[in-house]
Amino acid sequence: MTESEVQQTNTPNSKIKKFRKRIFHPITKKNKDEQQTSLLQEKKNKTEKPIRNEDYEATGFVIDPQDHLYQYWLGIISLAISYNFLLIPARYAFTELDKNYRYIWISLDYISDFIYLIDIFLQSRTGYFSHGLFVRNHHVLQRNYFLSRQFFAYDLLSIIPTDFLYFIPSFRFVSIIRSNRFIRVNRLSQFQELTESRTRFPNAFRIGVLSCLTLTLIHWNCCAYFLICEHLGFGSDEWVLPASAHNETVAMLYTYCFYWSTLLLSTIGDVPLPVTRSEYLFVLFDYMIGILIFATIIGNLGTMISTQNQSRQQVREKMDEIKRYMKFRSVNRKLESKVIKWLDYLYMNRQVLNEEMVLNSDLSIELRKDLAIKVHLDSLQQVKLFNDCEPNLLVELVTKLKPTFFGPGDYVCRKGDIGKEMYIIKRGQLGVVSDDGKTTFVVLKEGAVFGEISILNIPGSKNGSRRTANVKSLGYSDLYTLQKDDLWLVLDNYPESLAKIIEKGKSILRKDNLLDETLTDKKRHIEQDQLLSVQNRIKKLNDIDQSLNDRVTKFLNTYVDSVRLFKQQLSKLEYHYGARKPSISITSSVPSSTPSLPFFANQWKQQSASNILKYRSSSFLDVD
Ligand SMILES: Nc1nc2c(ncn2[C@@H]2O[C@@H]3COP(=O)(O)O[C@H]3[C@H]2O)c(=O)[nH]1
Repeated sequence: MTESEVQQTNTPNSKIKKFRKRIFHPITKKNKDEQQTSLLQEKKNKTEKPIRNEDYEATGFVIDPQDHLYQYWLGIISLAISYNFLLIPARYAFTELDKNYRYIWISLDYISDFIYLIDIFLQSRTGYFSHGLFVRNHHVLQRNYFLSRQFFAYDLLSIIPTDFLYFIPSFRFVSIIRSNRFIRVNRLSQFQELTESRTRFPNAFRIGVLSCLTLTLIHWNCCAYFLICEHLGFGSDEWVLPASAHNETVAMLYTYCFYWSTLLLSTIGDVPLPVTRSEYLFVLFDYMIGILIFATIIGNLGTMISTQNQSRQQVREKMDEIKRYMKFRSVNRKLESKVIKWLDYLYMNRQVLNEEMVLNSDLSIELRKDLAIKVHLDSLQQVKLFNDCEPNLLVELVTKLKPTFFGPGDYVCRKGDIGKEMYIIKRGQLGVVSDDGKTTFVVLKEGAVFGEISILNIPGSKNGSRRTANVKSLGYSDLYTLQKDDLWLVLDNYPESLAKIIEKGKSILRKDNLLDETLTDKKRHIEQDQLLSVQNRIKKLNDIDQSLNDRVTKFLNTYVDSVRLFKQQLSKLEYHYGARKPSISITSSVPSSTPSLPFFANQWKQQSASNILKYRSSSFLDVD
């Protein structure tokens, strides 16, 4: 930092500026949020490594987490995890089940372990976004993954081959020793989140997930009940399974225990009363879990139903509000029923209440464009006026369209009004009507365009930019509007299309005797003259700009020379009065009563700046 910069930051002025900033920009919630986000961003930037180009280069097989294949893989690993979640406790509780199908279970166990191993490999090859770019260098991905918490805390622990304990006689084929496989559960939740965000039926999916979760808990509880019964002895009291359970098949036993577990966890009750203390504790625990499960389920279902009805509810609230307002303002019955009918139509026919809001939500500009093209392009392609236009013009126009609605008898535009936009009919019928509105000259239908004449600045139009006819909505009509500025912005780049559209407008004007052909030619000549004079002026301005540049450069050179001269003079003076040696810095040795060099220099600068300004303004005055 130079001396003058240090001076500037510490001057009272800069302090006052800081103070004013603090006073006049109090910490609002928004500021606070911004601060927090910037803090988060800062933190993220600190944790995110600096950009290295080689990180983003593909060096081998890498999975893109946004790819469908990744989701399918998550589905496969979720199946393996669910298998362990369901079968490990079942095989441990129902030993018959384990014994009868041992070879099948062992094969499935190792298939699931194999899937776990593949998952480790695939995770080490899963790309991610850093600094907005996709990291696909597999060395970087591997290094990141194998040093991550995910690898050590979940994936490695879950694949430790605890099955070797089978060699110890007391653990022989005790499936519970494989329970470290549960640790991989976070992959299951990743699958759930990804599918939830991608599915077209999120509510159905959420209900499915809730049901699976509940069934899993009931299943575990069923296994725990069977284990307790076995431990206490079948038929030892009323609460446990009867002594005859010894002769039942595994399927029957499981069914009974599952039924019992469902009754208990759904808090329906109606099961034999516990007898021993441990039985009481178990039932108590089950009731508590049951309450939690059902509170969660009911809460989730409630939220889902209320969000589904949210838009309908909002509509109803809005309608009630308008009705209340009309009552308060004593609006007459006729108008009131018209407004209510209008609202009914509006809300019945527009599934999406605020199309603009949806299209302008958190989407990138490109996505918004794609969505607008998908939604509006079909309607625009039906518009005869744009039939011969270039396809790109339609794509550009699509993004500028705004939906609007009119009720029966509403005037969309009146003759003589200044035209600010044109309309495209999406649905409904409109009439070009006489001034009293009783005679309909033309009926405009779906795909027709109107209101273009007054915004196209058609040369020779007798009405200029005023509407040439009255247009009235015959029933309810859905229209798209296109603002004059937007249309011109697009048409400027498509002169051929512009010519065609103007020609079509002219033919309407000619039919209505609203086109002055002589005026067209005269106007064209005047416009050509105007264009020429504008071009000449631009040329002149360019020349002046060039000469100004040269003069300012000269001026600056003189300024630099003068400063140097001034410094030399000042040094000489100081030397003459014996204040210091000539080689020492000027500012440090200037006596406190003498103004310092920056002071003189600043004055000098200010003077030169005002001179330049004067000079410039005088040159500009010369232009005309
Ligand atoms: N003057 C006129 N306008 C029509 C006719 N048919 C449709 N229109 C449309 O009605 C619109 C009224 O506003 P504009 O003058 O801007 O543009 C007009 C035309 O687009 C017609 O026969 N005569």
